Amino acid sequence: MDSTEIPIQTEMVELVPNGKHSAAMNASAIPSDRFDENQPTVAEMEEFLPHGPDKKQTHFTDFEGKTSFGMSVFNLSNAIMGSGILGLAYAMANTGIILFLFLLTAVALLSSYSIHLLLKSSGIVGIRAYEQLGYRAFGTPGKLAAAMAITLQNIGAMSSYLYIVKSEVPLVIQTFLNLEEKTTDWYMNGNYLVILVSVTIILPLALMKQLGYLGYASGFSLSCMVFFLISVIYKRFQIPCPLPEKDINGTSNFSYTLVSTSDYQNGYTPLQHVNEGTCSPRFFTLNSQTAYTIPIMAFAFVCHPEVLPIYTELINPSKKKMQCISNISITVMYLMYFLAALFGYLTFYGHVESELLHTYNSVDPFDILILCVRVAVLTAVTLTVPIVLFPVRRAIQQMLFQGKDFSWIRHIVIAIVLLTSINLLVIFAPSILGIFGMIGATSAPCLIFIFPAIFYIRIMPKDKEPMKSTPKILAACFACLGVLFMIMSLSFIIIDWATGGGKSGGSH
Ligand SMILES: NC(=O)C[C@H](N)C(=O)O
Repeated sequence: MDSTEIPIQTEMVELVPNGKHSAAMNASAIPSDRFDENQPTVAEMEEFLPHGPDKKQTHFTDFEGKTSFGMSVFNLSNAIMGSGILGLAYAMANTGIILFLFLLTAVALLSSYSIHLLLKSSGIVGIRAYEQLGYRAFGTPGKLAAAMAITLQNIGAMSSYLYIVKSEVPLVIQTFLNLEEKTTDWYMNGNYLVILVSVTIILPLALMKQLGYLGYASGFSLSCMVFFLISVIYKRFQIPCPLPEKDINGTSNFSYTLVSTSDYQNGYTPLQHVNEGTCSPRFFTLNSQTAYTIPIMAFAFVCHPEVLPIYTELINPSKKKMQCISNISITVMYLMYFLAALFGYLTFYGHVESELLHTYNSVDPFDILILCVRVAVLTAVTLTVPIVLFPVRRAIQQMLFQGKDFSWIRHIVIAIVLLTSINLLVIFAPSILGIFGMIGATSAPCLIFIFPAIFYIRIMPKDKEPMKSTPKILAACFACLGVLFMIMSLSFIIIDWATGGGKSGGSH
C-alpha cells in the first residue's frame, strides 16, 4: 500500500477549500454526503461493487471500479494517442534527431511526474476527480478553472479529430471508388460524413456509462496506430529521396510544393524536390519553427483529464498500480511517437509537412497502402473521441449539476449537445479551429504542469510536507516551468498570427 494513501482512511478530511485538514477520522465513519459532488448513486455503487468479500484493497470511498489493469492501459494509451502523433515528424525536422529525442524524453518524464502529483493529491483528498482537487486546493474558482481547462482542451482535441474525419473520409471514398475527380454526391461531402461517423460510431460509444467499457475499442484504436507506425517505417524504404521530379504545372524550379488536401482532390500532383542535399538527416537544428516543438509534444502527451476517471474505474486501485499503468502507457506512446517521427522524418527530411498524413497524400494519394493508413488513422482518432469526451461530460456535470445523482437523460443529453456543438464547429467554422491552437497553448500547460503542481502544494498538509520540503519545491519549479511554456507557446502563436504564418492553427 502506498504511504500517501493511508491518510484517506485515517486522515479523512473535510472538503474545505483551504488545504487545511480539519478532521481525522475513519473512512468508514464518513457520512455519505461528505464527498457529495462526486458521489455516485447507491445503485451505481452497488452495480460496481465486487461481489467477493475482498475489501482490503479499497483505498477510496468515492467509487469502486471493475476495469482491469490491461484495459486501463489500453484506455490511457488511447487517451494519449491522437492527432498529436501526426505533428511529431514535423517537430523532428525542425529540431534534428538528437534534440527531438531529448525534448521528447523530457516531456514524457514530466508528463509522468505530473500524473504522480495528481495521484498523490487525489490520495490525500480521497476523491479521484481533477475538478475536486481544484476545489480542495482553491475552492470553487479552482474547481471551475480545472473544469474549464479540461473542457477547452478536450473539445479542441475532439474538433481536431473530427476535422481529420471531415477532410480524409471523402478522399478515402474517392480512392476506393477509383474516381479521378471529386463528385457532388453526398457520400463525397465531408460535412455529411462527419455527421454520419458521429452518429453511428462515436455517439453509441460516448453513451456508455463507464470508460472501462471502452477498453476493447481502445485496444482496436491502438492496433490501428501500430499499423500506421509499421506503414510509416515501411514507406521509409519505399519512397525514394529525392522524389522523382515531375513538373506537371510547368512551374519554375521552386524548391518544394506540397499540395493541399483540396488540391489533390483534382488529381495527383506530385511533390517536386529540386534542392539537393535535402536527403541527409540533421541531428541538431534550430529554426523559426523549432518553437512549436514543445507545444506539439505537450499536446501529444496530454492525457491528464482522463487519468483520474480511469483510476476511478480501476479494480482494486492503488496509487502504485495507477502510476504503473500511466508509466506503461507513456513509455509505449513514447516509443511509438519516436519511431513515427523518426521514420516520417527520414522519409521526407526537411520536406515533411506539419501533418504527416498530408505529406504521404501528396506523394501519391491513390497508393493502396497510404489509403489503408488513412483508414487506420481515421479509425484510431474516431475511437479516441468517446474517451476524450468522458472527462468533458464529467467537468460539465461538476460545474452545472454538482451533487446530483446519476441520470441517464442528463448523461445522454450532455453527450448529444457536446457532439452536436463539435460537429457544428467542424462543419461551419473550421477556421475557428485556429483558436484552439491558442486554447491548446493555454490549457495543455495548465493541465500538465501548473494545476497538478499548485493543487499538490495546497492539498498536501504542511505538517506532512512543509513548504520548503523537496517535493513541494520540485512541484513549485514544475509549475514555473508550465508558466514558462505557456508564455512561450502563446508568444509564438501571436507572432505567427501577426506575421501571417499560421502553422500553429488547429491542425493538431
Ligand atoms: N488527449 C488529448 O488532449 C490530445 C492527445 N494527446 C493527442 O495527441 O491527440
